[in-house]
Formats: sequence, structure tokens, C-alpha cells
Amino acid sequence: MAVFTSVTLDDLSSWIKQFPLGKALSIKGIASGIENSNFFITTETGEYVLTIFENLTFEQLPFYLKLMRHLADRGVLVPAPVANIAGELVTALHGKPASIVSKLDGASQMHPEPVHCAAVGAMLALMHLAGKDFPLYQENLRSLNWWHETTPKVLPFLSDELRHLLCAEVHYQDAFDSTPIYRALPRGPVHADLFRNNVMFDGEKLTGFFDFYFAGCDAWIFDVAVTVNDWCIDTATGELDVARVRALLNAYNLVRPFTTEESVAWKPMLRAAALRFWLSRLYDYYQPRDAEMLTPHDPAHFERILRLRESLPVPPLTSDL
Ligand SMILES: Nc1ncnc2c1ncn2[C@@H]1O[C@H](COP(=O)(O)OP(=O)(O)O)[C@@H](O)[C@H]1O
Ligand SMILES: N[C@@H](CCOP(=O)(O)O)C(=O)O
Repeated sequence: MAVFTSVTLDDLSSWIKQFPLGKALSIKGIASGIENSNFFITTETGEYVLTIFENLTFEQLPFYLKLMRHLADRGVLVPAPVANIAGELVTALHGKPASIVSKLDGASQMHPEPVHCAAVGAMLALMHLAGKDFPLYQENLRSLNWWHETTPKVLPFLSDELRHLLCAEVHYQDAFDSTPIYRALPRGPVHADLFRNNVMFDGEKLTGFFDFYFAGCDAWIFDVAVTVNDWCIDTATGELDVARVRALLNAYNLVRPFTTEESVAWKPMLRAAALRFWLSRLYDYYQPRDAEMLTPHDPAHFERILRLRESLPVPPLTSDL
């Protein structure tokens, strides 16, 4: 849909000299991004993705890129950022921060079966474990504080019923946040946006997670909830598909067994994950940023999911089957 900053092969040829990647051979803009300018590039050493960051700053980027480097070095399937000869992962291109990462094979699986969900669950658990010794800290910037900042900005646009739903859920999450159960949840770096469009598959083989630009430190089970709320639902209704839920959770649990506290927190976290994306979609819908959000995502999808997670039982985190 958008390349906001254009880069020619000539631009790339001189800029890429600082990387140990040989000569640039081709560059092609990726149309589907909505946040940054992305390009597939080919050099003498292989295929990569060049990203020019349109909103994130030089100061913000090291957390994300170093996290990806850290995970890639530990065998988690994520794009590996390439350092330049000075060891930097982010350098300026056309005055904006830019980076090169390895290109993942395959394509997004937008109609996942249990086998895909199992692969996602296992890799997510590996990712959480591999992030345990990541030395940088950044909180999840779309967590409770952001919900508090953002709720008043969207309330004026909502019906009385929706205002009530939103305020009641923020209130519920506030209360849960201050419980000993919540504080006991294992935590560390999380992807926080692991939707179907942010994972590559080659057939049934998962080839990588990407788009780490909402990552931050949070409860691991929140990350699992975000992932289940997208991968394991009927997209038309938002209802959980038990076969896919079981496949994802069982595969995760085999790699990193869930704790007792996580089992108690599971339903509240599914609600929190629904709230997080309902609120961001409401915000993008009613307060669009310039041209970037050309087609805002539908907020009603996550409003539906929130109502379902509040009102219906959810499959347990672990099963003895
Ligand atoms: N490392 C990668 N390997 C392969 N394809 C990638 C990679 N990074 C991005 N892409 C492709 O670029 C598209 C846009 O990337 P994305 O990170 O979603 O952009 P934005 O953050 O601008 O929305 C993805 O849908 C994917 O097809
Ligand atoms: N997954 C979020 C929006 C973030 O978009 P992405 O393309 O950067 O993953 C949503 O669906 O609301």
C-alpha cells in the first residue's frame, strides 16, 4: 500500500558500502506496509529487507533491533539485523533511521490450521525463554498506562453503551493489575503483536516472526493471549476455535510449561489483549495520523472479541488430554 520514502538503486549502492554485504544488485518497494517504508533488496551476498522508519526515532530503535539480534543469535526464527562495519544496526538513509535485516522465506498464513498454530505456540515459547537474558528494558508501550492515556481521547466518539464497556474493562484490568497473581506472572520481552500477518510460513514450516516494533517487556501470558485472540479464532465472529487453541497452547506448554498463576490469569489476559487492540483501533479510527493509516482496521472486531471473552468460558491454559 505504501512506500513513503523512495530509494533508488543508486542511493542504495552508495549507502550499502558501509555493510559487509557486497554490491547492491536490485531494490523493490514492498507495497503492503502501513507504518514504514520497506524494500526487498538483493546484494552479492543474498536477499534482505531494508526498512526506513517513518515514525520511530534513532533513540527508540536499538531496543527492537538488538532484541531481534539477540533472539536470532539464540536460534529463534526472526529476521537477523545486519550491523555495518562500525557495528551499528541503525544508520541514516535520506535523513531517517534505516536498517537491514535478513529476508524470511515464505508468506503469511492467513487461514491457519492447528498445525500452524502449534508451530506458532512452540516458537513463541522459545522466544520468551530466549529473551530472558536480554539486557535492555522497555515497557510495553501499549499497556495499562497507554490505555489510561488513550481512553479519554476516544470516549467522546462512543455511544453510552460503548463508553461503559470500555471504562468498565479498563477498571477491571486496573484491579487485576494490582493483584498478587498478576505480579507473580513470569515476564520479559514480548512481541505483543503476533498476528497472522506478522509470521511467515513455507507450507506448514514456520520460517519466522517479524514486525517487532510493538515489542516491550510484559507478562508472557499477555503475549500468548494476543496471539490466541488472532490465530485461534473464527475471524467472522471472534469465537475461539478449540482445536487451534489447544494446538497452540499445548505446543507452547511443552517448551515452557505454564505456571499456576498464568492459568488463573488466562481469562483476564485474553480480555486485556482484546482491550489493547480495540483501543488502538478506536484511536486510529477516530484520531488518524496523516496519511499512514490509509485503511484503519475495524475496531468492532475487537469489541466483539472483548464481549465474548468477558461473557463466555474460555478453554483452559493446560489440558490433560
Ligand atoms: N524480514 C522480512 N522477510 C520477508 N518479508 C518481510 C520481512 N519484513 C517485512 N516483510 C514484508 O514486508 C511487509 C510489510 O512489513 P511490515 O513489517 O508489516 O510493515 P509495516 O510495519 O510498515 O506495516 C510484510 O507483510 C512482509 O511481506
Ligand atoms: N495488529 C494490529 C495492528 C498493527 O499492524 P501491523 O501490520 O504492524 O501488525 C491490529 O490488527 O490492530
